[in-house]
Amino acid sequence: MTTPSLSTRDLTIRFGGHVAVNQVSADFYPGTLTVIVGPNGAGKTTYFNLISGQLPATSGSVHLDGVDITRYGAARRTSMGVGRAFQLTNLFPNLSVIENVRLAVQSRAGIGMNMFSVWFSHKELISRAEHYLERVALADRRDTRVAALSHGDKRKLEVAILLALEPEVMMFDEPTAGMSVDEVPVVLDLIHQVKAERSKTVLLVEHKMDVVRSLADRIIVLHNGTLVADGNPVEVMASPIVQEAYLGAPEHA
Ligand SMILES: Nc1ncnc2c1ncn2[C@@H]1O[C@H](COP(=O)(O)OP(=O)(O)OP(=O)(O)O)[C@@H](O)[C@H]1O
Repeated sequence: MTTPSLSTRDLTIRFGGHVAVNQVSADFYPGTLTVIVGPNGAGKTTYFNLISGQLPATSGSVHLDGVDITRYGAARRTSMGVGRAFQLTNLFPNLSVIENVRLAVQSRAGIGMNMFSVWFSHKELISRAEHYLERVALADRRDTRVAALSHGDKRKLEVAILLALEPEVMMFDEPTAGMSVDEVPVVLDLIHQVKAERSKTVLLVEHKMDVVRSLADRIIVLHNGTLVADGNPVEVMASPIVQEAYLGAPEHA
């Protein structure tokens, strides 16, 4: 097996007396899409926050390509290749859709975030940004101010920004949450495409079991902050603990 691109070892965070993520160890590989499931409050988003650097670990470690990034902040992790579609918090609401993606393309190109500094390659940056907008079916909203977008279009824009950053590790936290039924396929198709390319390490937090079934190469189950199952979807779905605790009940979908 290849070297993991991302690893967590005994990763733990406490909030006062509450252990929200408890000694979670897992390796994530390029070309594999792992879905993290578990009941509300299981620690899925907190685990994501520990990986992307939004929260500092109480103990344990996070490694990217063998480098210990546990003490690195979120921005540094992003620049190293840990990309995450945030829940709308990384959008610039007063800029247009295309400018938001252009800034991500620019950041990926290592030019920096100063939008007034690099006129010489502006055309190329815009052309790259347009490519990503087309991929998420947002080309017709190109010049719309982000604040005026529908919720679903903002979520699609987040995905465009994530794609534009071309991260090695791509993290999606319920990417279709709050989307209308007709908007969902665009985002799911994109994640399918990313998965088909088989070069990225993809992590997905998802409640909708039909989405989990269609996308997962591997499923991790968290419960009370602890990893209770980890394996291929058929095995994990069939395991008694998962059947009883999470999958026996009617699905969230
Ligand atoms: N900043 C915080 N301070 C205190 N407690 C927190 C904080 N963030 C998360 N928690 C607690 O940690 C636990 C795990 O929360 P988390 O949001 O990670 O769960 P989740 O599995 O993502 O749930 P959901 O499916 O509802 O999104 C919960 O009990 C939550 O209340």
